[in-house]
Amino acid sequence: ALHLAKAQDGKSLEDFQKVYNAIAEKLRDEDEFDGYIGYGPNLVRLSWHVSGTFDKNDNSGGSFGGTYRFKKEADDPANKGLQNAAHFLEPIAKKFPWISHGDLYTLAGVTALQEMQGPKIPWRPGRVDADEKDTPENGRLPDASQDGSYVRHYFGRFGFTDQEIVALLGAHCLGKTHLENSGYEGPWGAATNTFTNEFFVNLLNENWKLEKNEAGNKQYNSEKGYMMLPTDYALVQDGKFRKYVEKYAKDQDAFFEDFKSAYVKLLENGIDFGKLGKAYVFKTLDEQDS
Ligand code: HEM
Ligand SMILES: Cc1nc2ccc(F)cn2c1N
Repeated sequence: ALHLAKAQDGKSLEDFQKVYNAIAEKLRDEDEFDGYIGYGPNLVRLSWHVSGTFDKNDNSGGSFGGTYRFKKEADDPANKGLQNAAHFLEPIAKKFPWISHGDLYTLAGVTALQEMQGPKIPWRPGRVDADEKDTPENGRLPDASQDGSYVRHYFGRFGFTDQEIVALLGAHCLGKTHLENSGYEGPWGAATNTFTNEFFVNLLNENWKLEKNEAGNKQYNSEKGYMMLPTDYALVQDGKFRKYVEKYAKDQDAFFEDFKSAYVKLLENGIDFGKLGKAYVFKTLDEQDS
């Protein structure tokens, strides 16, 4: 059965906006991380990785139980590099001990996306920390060396459509790959900390060459020094995916709208929020300055 979300006693929008603001202010303070990319992209990746373990067949994994806090999940080789995001969030968890880990990990991704000028992401609290025994086994996160049919099958486990898959992968406009984390090397040039539809524009406009990188892994490189994973490039090789790449390259608003919906579905997969009321939409720091 789905996990039942539980309201944190008496916490309301204002309380969660305080957590949002603490994360957002820390993002601004610690802007030098990873060559001045900052922690934003890393936090977004953490929010996806804690949700991407979900398996709709037995409703195991997913963001509900906050099991990333346990060694088995944090040490998954696929999570290499996310220690930075987890370390970034430790003081936030101490300052707001009432928030569950699942809510914190997902709220941090929402905060990072909005502070990087992405779309407003409606977010619902109510995830409840699970026991260590409920930690999903390693190996549930995707393999970057694969093709379009692999990507379609992989996301089929969550019940995502072709359109939702393409929209979600648009988050690869953010940050970069790091050889020591994943065996892929990203260029400094294209690493950004602003959420746009550039991933789709570059996929279609750059001249991509498949090359072996220093770790012996094949990746697509462009003359401008951009890179794409084989699973990224699969989106223009596969006709059904390509249609949505072209749509989002032309229409950033459509991308923002579809990304928002798919990202909420990713973060809430497997959770029954019942009648806990509607989602919160947080103000960005800039919107509160005035
Ligand atoms: C086929 C599915 C996917 C694959 C194979 C994949 C693979 C990867 C790899 C290999 C990296 C580089 C990690 C490193 O070396 O530090 C990466 C980074 C990243 N991924 Fe994905 N990813 C996928 C889907 C997603 C999704 C669905 C999201 C979010 C909605 C996402 C967000 C990110 C972000 C923001 C980064 C940059 C992290 C940083 O700069 O520290 N990815 N991904
Ligand atoms: C700019 C950029 N950011 C990413 C993140 C992950 C990935 F696989 C590729 N990326 C590219 N090209």
